Amino acid sequence: MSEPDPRDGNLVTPHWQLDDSAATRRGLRGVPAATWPVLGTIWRAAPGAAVAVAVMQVVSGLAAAFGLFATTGVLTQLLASGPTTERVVAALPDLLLVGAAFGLRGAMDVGVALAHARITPSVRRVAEERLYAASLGADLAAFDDSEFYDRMHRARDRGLFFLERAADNLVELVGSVIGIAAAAGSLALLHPVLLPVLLLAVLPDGWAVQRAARLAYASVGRTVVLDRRVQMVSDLATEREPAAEIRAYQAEPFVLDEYRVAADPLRDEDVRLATAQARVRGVGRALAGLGLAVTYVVLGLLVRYEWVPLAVAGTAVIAIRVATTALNRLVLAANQLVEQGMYVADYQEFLASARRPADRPEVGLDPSRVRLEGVSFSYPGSGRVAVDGITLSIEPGETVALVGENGSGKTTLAKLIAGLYAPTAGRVLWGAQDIAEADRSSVASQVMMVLQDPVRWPHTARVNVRVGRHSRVDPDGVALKQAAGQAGADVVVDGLPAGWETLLSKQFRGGVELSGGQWQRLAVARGLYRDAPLLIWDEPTAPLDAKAEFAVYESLRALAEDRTVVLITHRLASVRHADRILLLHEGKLVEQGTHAELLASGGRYADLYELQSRMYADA
Ligand SMILES: Nc1ncnc2c1ncn2[C@@H]1O[C@H](COP(=O)(O)OP(=O)(O)OP(=O)(O)O)[C@@H](O)[C@H]1O
Repeated sequence: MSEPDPRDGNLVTPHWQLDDSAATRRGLRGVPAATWPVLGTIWRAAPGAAVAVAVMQVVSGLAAAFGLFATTGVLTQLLASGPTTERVVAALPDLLLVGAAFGLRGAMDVGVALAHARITPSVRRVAEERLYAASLGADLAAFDDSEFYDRMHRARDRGLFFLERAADNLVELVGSVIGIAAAAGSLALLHPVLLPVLLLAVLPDGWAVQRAARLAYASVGRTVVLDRRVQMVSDLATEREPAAEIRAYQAEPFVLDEYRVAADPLRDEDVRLATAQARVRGVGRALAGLGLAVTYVVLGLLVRYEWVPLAVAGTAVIAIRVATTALNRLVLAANQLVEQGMYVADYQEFLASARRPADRPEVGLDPSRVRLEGVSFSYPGSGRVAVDGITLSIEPGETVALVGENGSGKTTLAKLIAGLYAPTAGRVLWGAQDIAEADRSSVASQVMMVLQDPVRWPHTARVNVRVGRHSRVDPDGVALKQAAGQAGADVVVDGLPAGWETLLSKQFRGGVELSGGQWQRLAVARGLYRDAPLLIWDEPTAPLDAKAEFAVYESLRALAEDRTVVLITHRLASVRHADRILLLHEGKLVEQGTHAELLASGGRYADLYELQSRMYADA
């Protein structure tokens, strides 16, 4: 079998892949740009904890600097001439100061850790809610726009995670900058010549950490596609939905092959990265050792020629250790922050792109008379017109049926009538009001809709129906039971172990699964429970058995008396009683009339009806 190569074609450079080269080049200069959005989120999420961390980090740095000064005092006393006991006694006050300084520093570091512990979860909490609010607030058409969709997934799958990590790194970054400033500041005060000596000691290590981080980042850029592919295979191999079909089609070896094809190069890349990083760290260590040796020689010479006293040189050794550790932390945190900043930018970009214009003021709408004037619609990013120049009126109380072949535009037209999509040309009017100019919730509130693939809410049976209008007051469940009865869902619920309170999701303990038709009955009940003047049904009875279908159509007829109804179905026998039938073909309205009129005209509808009648007669 020739294996598909995941490095082929689109999979190597899909349009959602990050352009990592710019960020890699940007390096540490990218820190400020990466910092601001993270800082903004921290500020929004936990301002008190953020201030506490900053203040305590500064105090910790000052304590460290003070401790280094006091250390010089201790060393000066200890290295003075005289009997040992006297020298130790003389050093005691400074020793106490050193102890106090380091005690204070320890306390501050604990305080920073405690405040930091509040920051990360708060950042996640705020960032998640903003993302979900943005996603829920986006127009439906945005979900058909592949760019928007990719942006949202990047923001959700990586942006959120890295925003949290970036918040951690920012705290680390500030702490290490203050640590370095404390060490460098105290050295500069002790003797300015010690500053270049400090640089000599810390630069090789800094180089190695920076280089290793860049290697890691470049590797992420190379493996992002493979990672995503492994994730896809993982879902196929472990999720419930595809399990039956994979077994029925004996596709198990194929799925495993798919896994290997993506996972092998991923492993090789990881090995390559770890090896390169180990090599860089080795070189860094050798250079750091060399740097340290040179540092000590220089310090020795400074002492030898009495540029600095021995005690100050002793303090310098300690300060250099402090600074080296802090610098390592700094470079690592800064590099990670730049990398994470890329993903945080994705998150920010998504929030910005999902921002909708402020909602218009609520208006009273009357959807009983619907008028379409030259309405066309193309899905975002699609060159094809899904609905093409349709003009029609639907009168109050009228039931119209939309029929036509798969892909002829029925669902799209129904969603345009419901205001879920805004036409790309033309207008949809309810009464005299163009609904594109009305606010979204006023429009949605007037529509009850059952769609082709209703959501299977992972909740109780009760929630599955009540979510149709979750704000509806129905204390004794009268409306709930009425809707369930009309949809034949009451029988389904009667058979459930905990009735209305049964959890309908196998993903949770105690949850049960329903059949496709049983789910559909609940979905129909949900639509009925919503109760609104404009009723839109998109193939509501396709998965229902004949008895349930009959019952649903009976309910529909009763409901239709005082409502405007748009019904989509392929079963032409069900549309015979509609006041008017509209036949769509390739997005255009090509025939309309009553059942009898359309049969008499001998057009497409008559052909379709004839075909279906023959099918049922043969069966
Ligand atoms: N989300 C989408 N993004 C892009 N194109 C779409 C999308 N949904 C539908 N289309 C396209 O729009 C056209 C009309 O689709 P629509 O779903 O309205 O047809 P339909 O008549 O309801 O079909 P069916 O009988 O199969 O339900 C089709 O060509 C389809 O490929």
